[in-house]
Amino acid sequence: MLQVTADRPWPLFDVARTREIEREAAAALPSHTLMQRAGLATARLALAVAPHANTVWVACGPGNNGGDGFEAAAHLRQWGKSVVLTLAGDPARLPPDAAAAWRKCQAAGLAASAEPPATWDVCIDALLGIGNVRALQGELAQLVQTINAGPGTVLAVDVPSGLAADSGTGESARATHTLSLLTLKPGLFTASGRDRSGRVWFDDLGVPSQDERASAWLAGPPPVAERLHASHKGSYGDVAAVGGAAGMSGAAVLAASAALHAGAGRVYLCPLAPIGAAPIAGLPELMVRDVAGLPLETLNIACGCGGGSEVRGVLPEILRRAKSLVLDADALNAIAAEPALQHGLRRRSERGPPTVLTPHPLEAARLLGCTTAEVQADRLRSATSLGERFGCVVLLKGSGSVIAAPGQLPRINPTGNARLATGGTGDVLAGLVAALLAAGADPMSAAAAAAYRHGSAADHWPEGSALTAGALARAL
Ligand SMILES: NC(=O)C1=CN([C@@H]2O[C@H](COP(=O)(O)OP(=O)(O)OC[C@H]3O[C@@H](n4cnc5c(N)ncnc54)[C@H](O)[C@@H]3O)[C@@H](O)[C@H]2O)[C@@H](O)CC1
Ligand SMILES: Nc1ncnc2c1ncn2[C@@H]1O[C@H](COP(=O)(O)OP(=O)(O)O)[C@@H](O)[C@H]1O
Ligand SMILES: [K+]
Repeated sequence: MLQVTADRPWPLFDVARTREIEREAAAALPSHTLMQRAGLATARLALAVAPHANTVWVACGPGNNGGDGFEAAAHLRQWGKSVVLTLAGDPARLPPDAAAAWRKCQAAGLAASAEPPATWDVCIDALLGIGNVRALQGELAQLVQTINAGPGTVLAVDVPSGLAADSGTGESARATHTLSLLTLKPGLFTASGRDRSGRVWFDDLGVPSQDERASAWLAGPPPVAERLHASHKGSYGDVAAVGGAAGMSGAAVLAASAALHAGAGRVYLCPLAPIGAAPIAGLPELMVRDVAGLPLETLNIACGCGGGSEVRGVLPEILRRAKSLVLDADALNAIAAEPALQHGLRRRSERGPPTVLTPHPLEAARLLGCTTAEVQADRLRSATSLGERFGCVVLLKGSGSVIAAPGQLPRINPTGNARLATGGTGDVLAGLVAALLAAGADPMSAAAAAAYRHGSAADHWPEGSALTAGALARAL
């Protein structure tokens, strides 16, 4: 059993692939073996995370997730814990593996209690796993509410009950720990998944991982980019931050500052409205220029940060000529609003120069012509669809940012936290992606590395010091 940490990549498997792997593994083993291993792993983890727990509530559901709970309950009882087991469902209708585990529980002297205990030290949430197919209702919804209102540690078996394993959506149990079994599921790491899963653990149940069958990846740290001694500023490329219409100059300055601090060779700031000295005070390295006078073919451009409606005017040339391009915020909104610009973006993608879109969910919804809720309902699919629609790399921001591109498996970024939910951090991300493109990274790697570094800076932010976008840019 391993704790899932951000220091390496992890393959993720959606429900369809998990079921295939489970079927194959089960066929190669004596019956009930996987569930026995799952139950033992669950019981061991419960002891490890709550060693002094006395009362353990094992909340079991009507399917095989409940079966894992029965197995765990039998072990915990044997190890001297006071176990209260509840069963939401009809014992006569349990699937075969779970029915066998239920008989084992009964043989160990455990009967189902009609009610949860009045209080408990640890709850094992074995109500629903990957078989969760609809919104929680009735008894299961009630039990999830009881779990969430309760004290102490909640260990979710496989996934927090109610959470959609593929998308991380749905009302669900709020676990302090989740033990994902056989495979790691993408929904644990994006949308509501991170808030609902707590600390995530993984047990392969003795079945070696088949990485080539992954449906997505949880990204690991980007390789450390070494700088050759005999290099010069030209080795790290030129970045231009284009944006900052009237009243929003700070957004472009933040992108430029991020590019500068991330190591771009030279950084131009191209405001779309006159800019005073104040916003760039402290950044004498920036060269302020009119974008119209710059050789776009040599520039790695972060376009749109605070671009207002003015950005529309410069977009056709930038789409046509930029060496590499990050499209953010108002550039994305302008493209969403205008078919000619969408056409320009597709033409650019067909020609092949690197392009990365960095929408937040509302910007993605505008580009896809749907609602934000529809984007969030399946973030992996939304990012993938957007990448396919425009033929480029998409970094869909938010908790568990998704990086997708046509023909590649999507990646979920494991770093970052809600301290990033403050104005301007997206501009910083756009500037960082541009700097990595300028240094020669391919667009998928640049987007994934930027998301990782951006989130990691927030994860290592000193306690008691404010995380502002300006400070974040300087910390890169
Ligand atoms: N069969 C096996 O060999 C193994 C199964 N495993 C466990 O089995 C789980 C999957 O088991 P199942 O496929 O039985 O699925 P679940 O146990 O997740 O749930 C299926 C049951 O819940 C009901 N249900 C689904 N959504 C509901 C909702 N929203 N409200 C009310 N009832 C709902 C279904 O009608 C069905 O009775 C995994 O998540 C994992 O925990 C593991 O033990 C690994 C081995
Ligand atoms: N809860 C969170 N967890 C991880 N990252 C977050 C969270 N909230 C916001 N972020 C990150 O902060 C950034 C915000 O970008 P964006 O919404 O474009 O803001 P702005 O336009 O103000 O710069 C994105 O990189 C996003 O992924
Ligand atoms: K569960």
